[in-house]
Amino acid sequence: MFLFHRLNPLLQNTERGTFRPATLTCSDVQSVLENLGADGSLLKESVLIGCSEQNQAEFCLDVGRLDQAAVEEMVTGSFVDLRKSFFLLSGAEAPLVAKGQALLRWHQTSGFSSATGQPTRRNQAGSQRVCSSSGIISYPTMCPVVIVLVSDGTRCVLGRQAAFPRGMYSALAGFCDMGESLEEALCREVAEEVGLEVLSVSYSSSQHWPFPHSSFMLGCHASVSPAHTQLIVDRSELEDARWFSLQEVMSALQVKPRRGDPPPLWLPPKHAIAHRLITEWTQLMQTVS
Ligand SMILES: NC(=O)c1ccc[n+]([C@@H]2O[C@H](COP(=O)([O-])OP(=O)(O)OC[C@H]3O[C@@H](n4cnc5c(N)ncnc54)[C@H](O)[C@@H]3O)[C@@H](O)[C@H]2O)c1
Ligand SMILES: [Mg+2]
Repeated sequence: MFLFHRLNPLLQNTERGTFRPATLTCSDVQSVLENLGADGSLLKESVLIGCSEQNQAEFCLDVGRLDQAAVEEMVTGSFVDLRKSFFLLSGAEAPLVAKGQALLRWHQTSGFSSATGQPTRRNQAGSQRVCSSSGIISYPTMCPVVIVLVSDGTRCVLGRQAAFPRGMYSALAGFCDMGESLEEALCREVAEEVGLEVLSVSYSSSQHWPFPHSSFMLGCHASVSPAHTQLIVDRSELEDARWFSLQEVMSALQVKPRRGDPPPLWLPPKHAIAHRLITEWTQLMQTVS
């Protein structure tokens, strides 16, 4: 079972100095609850998130009602902000932690039906909620977001929002509006955010992303004409956007996150689809050069 405290996952140090999410057995969690004088029924709030390769059911539980420091001491770990966790987790568990947090958040904010205003009850697995008065079933939702790496054939566009960690740049992204296709949303976002006209689009891959409230990221590559590359950056959305050379991007991919002064350019963590798009682009550029 993965534990969260107010939606922050519990991480533990490994012997190799890396981090992994703490995975506790059901009886481990039961004894934490007993030791802290908590009601054992809290366990019923756990949500099914998957099945391990050893065919073990995997659950997550938010223990936000317990004292954070007391739980951390009992299980020898720390509850870490999810964005920060993504820079610390190296293993394949990051998507599972993201899924767990997204489902827990959904339950915490879906206690009442938006149609009737009446309380909802969850099913046993935690995959849906039912309105107590109308029987209407609601399911967790994701917002479609297009994310695109724009290239002019030799360089790519990366942008940063003011809220990003210092020095970090990413691929351009934006929410799809109601009624838009993926391609329409992509062309609109690129035009709005950096003033470029997209000539062609190719789909890469997708991922669930827990921020800001569960996004379904649709990752694409796009090309623009090398004759029309002037950027007009929408400063209300982006603090900066620039063209970067293959060499600059390849060097940034080697940068490891660390404390202290950030390097001039660093990129989103490996689990982020932006990282995958950027890596794919460098591979493509190396094969054509
Ligand atoms: N996984 C990755 O690699 C990666 C990289 C970059 C961005 N992202 C995610 O993509 C998301 C969207 O990117 P963006 O912030 O540039 O989007 P954006 O360019 O559409 O701008 C965000 C604004 O869009 C509006 N908006 C429209 N529909 C919305 C909705 N359904 N939910 C929230 N806001 C909505 C809000 O006013 C919001 O401030 C971000 O929240 C970020 O978490 C993921
Ligand atoms: Mg955007």
